[in-house]
Amino acid sequence: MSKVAIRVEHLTFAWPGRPPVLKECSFSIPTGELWMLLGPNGSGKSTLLQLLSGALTYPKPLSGHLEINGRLGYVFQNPDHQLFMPTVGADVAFGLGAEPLTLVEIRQRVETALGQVGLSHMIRRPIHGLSGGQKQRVAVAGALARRAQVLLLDEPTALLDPDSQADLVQCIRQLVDQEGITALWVTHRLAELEWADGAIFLSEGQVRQQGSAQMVRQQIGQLFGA
Ligand SMILES: Nc1ncnc2c1ncn2[C@@H]1O[C@H](COP(=O)(O)OP(=O)(O)OP(=O)(O)O)[C@@H](O)[C@H]1O
Repeated sequence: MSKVAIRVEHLTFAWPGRPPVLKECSFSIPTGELWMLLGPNGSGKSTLLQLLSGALTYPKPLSGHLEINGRLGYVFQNPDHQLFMPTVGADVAFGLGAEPLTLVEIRQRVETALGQVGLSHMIRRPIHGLSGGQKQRVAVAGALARRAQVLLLDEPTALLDPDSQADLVQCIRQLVDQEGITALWVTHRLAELEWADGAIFLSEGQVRQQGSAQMVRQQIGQLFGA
């Protein structure tokens, strides 16, 4: 795989009839790293993630270039918007329906993915009985089963209690370290930067800071006294 997993160059995007929400954004994320995307409400983080995911096809960016090297997986803020099947195993298998796999191969993919997120023992559990953090892990396992190499996570801990938050970020950290996954994680929580390799700070649609997570954290602290 390329050494850069995500590259954004001079990206400018506007919703119809509105001024640009992303202005000349440029950054790149190396393969096999966990990066955080931070910024105030309305700064354009979700718009950027939607563009990167390929889900936002209209309108087209006004200018600029996006590049993703590797198969994409997406994790929503609310896992209930992403998990549809009655049990953990069925849900992880759900996204494999379009692939030409035998039942044995599907089972292997599901078991491996659940092992990677530490949920092997829950394969038969009903989804509705899981905690928010466990549901997010199932969503991540679904992406891994589809062999995602680049994960986009849009505020995945926003609805989680503090223990589950820590749990999920550690799970992603482990996937990055052990499986070579690249992750771009949108957050409002500065504390989550502790787990990241790098960070991007977006404000009013512009990339104001980017670099090591520690450096960006210090700079945000100086700007906002956080
Ligand atoms: N589907 C849409 N149509 C029109 N405008 C939109 C749409 N989605 C977002 N916007 C506008 O784009 C701007 C950036 O929103 P966006 O959701 O990308 O910011 P954000 O940084 O993710 O905010 P938050 O932290 O509150 O989630 C806002 O002014 C928002 O109202």
